[in-house]
Amino acid sequence: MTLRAGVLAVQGDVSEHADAIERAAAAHGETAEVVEIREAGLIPDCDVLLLPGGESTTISRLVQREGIDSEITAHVEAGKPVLATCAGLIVAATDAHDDRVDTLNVLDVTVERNAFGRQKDSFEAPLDVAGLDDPFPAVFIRAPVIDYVGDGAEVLASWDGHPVAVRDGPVVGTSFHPELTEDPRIHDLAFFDSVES
Ligand SMILES: NC(=O)CC[C@H](N)C(=O)O
Repeated sequence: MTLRAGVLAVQGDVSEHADAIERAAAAHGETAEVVEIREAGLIPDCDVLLLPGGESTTISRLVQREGIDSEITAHVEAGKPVLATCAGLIVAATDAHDDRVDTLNVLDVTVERNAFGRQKDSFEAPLDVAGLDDPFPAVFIRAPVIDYVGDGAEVLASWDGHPVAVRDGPVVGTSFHPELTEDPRIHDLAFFDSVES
């Protein structure tokens, strides 16, 4: 089958995510068609959705302004997969402790923006992730800390005592940027563990 993958293209690594999705699909003998989402009307036709990094304030504002927010919520309510990375994770959460970010409440965690500490603003870490055989090379860039995990969410990976990858039903969220390596296993975990082919 061809997986139709919507990538929120407000800002962030759209082409890197598209490459990772295509690689993950190829590993399953499938193809992926990537649709860049900047306006309402496209998400209802998508099988999976990717909310990339960037600035969560900007992403949140645009998602509300374009009316994309209710489409993302409906996508999740239909049980369709979402991968939300870094700022995408912040936007997907139930709260970001920041009035400028209107979160979508599709992932039962709260987050603290830019909370990994100044000396660690950007770093790479070999991460043990539930469901993966070998550590994942995780790149953190001004990453959010997940400071509360609700009953609905399951921790897939932690770093430095903090959860950094979580799953809540069809939604996987990561504090790090899985698209910045050649390794498509997080996209695979998010999209193909739960998509019927
Ligand atoms: N790499 C990122 O996506 C950074 C997230 C950004 N610091 C924010 O709070 O929105």
